[in-house]
Amino acid sequence: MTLAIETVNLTKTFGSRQALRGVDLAIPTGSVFGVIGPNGSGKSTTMRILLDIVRPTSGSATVLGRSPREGGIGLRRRIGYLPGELILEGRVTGRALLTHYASISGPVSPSRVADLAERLGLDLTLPVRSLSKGNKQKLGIIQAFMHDPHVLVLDEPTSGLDPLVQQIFLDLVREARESGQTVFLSSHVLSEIEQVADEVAILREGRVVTTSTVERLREVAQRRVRASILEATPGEVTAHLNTIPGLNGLTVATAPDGTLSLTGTLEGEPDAFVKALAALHVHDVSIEMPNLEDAVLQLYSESDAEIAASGITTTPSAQEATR
Ligand SMILES: Nc1ncnc2c1ncn2[C@@H]1O[C@H](COP(=O)(O)OP(=O)(O)OP(=O)(O)O)[C@@H](O)[C@H]1O
Repeated sequence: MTLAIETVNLTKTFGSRQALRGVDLAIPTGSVFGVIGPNGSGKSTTMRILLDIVRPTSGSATVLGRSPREGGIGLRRRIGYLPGELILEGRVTGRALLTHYASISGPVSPSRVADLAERLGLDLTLPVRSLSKGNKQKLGIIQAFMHDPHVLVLDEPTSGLDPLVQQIFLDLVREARESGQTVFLSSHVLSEIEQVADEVAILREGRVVTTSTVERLREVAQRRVRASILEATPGEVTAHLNTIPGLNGLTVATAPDGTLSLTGTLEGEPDAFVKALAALHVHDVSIEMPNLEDAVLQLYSESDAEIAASGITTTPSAQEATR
């Protein structure tokens, strides 16, 4: 497995503020890798180091096997970058600005720009300063994708985009992966990137606390379950369901209409729960989608021992942090 991006024990100090305290990342070529974390956790700083906008205090970073510091314009052209705080002002049109960016990024096919603008729904003839926040973000996305770079580094790419455009953006990310490009993207919420990311790193206070596949997060995530049961007593239902693996916080109460109302949370796949329910008279049932956001929040607060028990990889630096 080749790595498109690698950081080893990356630290960055701004004055007395330690923005990064030893970040280790290994991002396989051709994958979509998400980094999530609260405000100030170090996501943008990590990305800026990859672009050589910021230089690390210690540790190392490589993009496509090169140090960002030494890669120069050759490396920069192979990276598409969407900054977190996109400042686009001026009288020039979107098209003129993209032409300017293309003079830096290298050759861009005009049809590629037209296609991206059409898909995202952006009018390139308008002056940049007149664009709304979301439309500026679309322009930022186009300039990152337009030269089909080997690596895309996208800092909070979905910020300001409406849900429909978010989906189009996610399609672009999927297409990039299909064509072998590597995508590194950040968000402060998992829901924006869980649909496309293969792997997710959780950053907290300048450290990667966990790295996990989205699949694994789904497995440890809880689903809320509810059912309405007829022709049984609370005692019978409780006894029947009590031994279901992964079913937690089971409560069975008699509703005003006499039916039994069952609620709980379910970890892992719902197979055993559904099969056990089948033996009862089920008037109604709902099993929600796994709540990955809660799974992440749980990982934020869990001790490393608990995370290790869950099977999710905890990085050595995070383990050291708790010693
Ligand atoms: N140029 C700078 N000068 C001083 N401090 C900085 C600078 N850049 C970042 N920091 C500090 O480093 C820490 C990490 O910031 P960073 O922007 O990397 O976090 P982030 O996870 O991207 O946050 P957000 O989600 O708010 O964008 C913060 O405490 C921030 O204030």
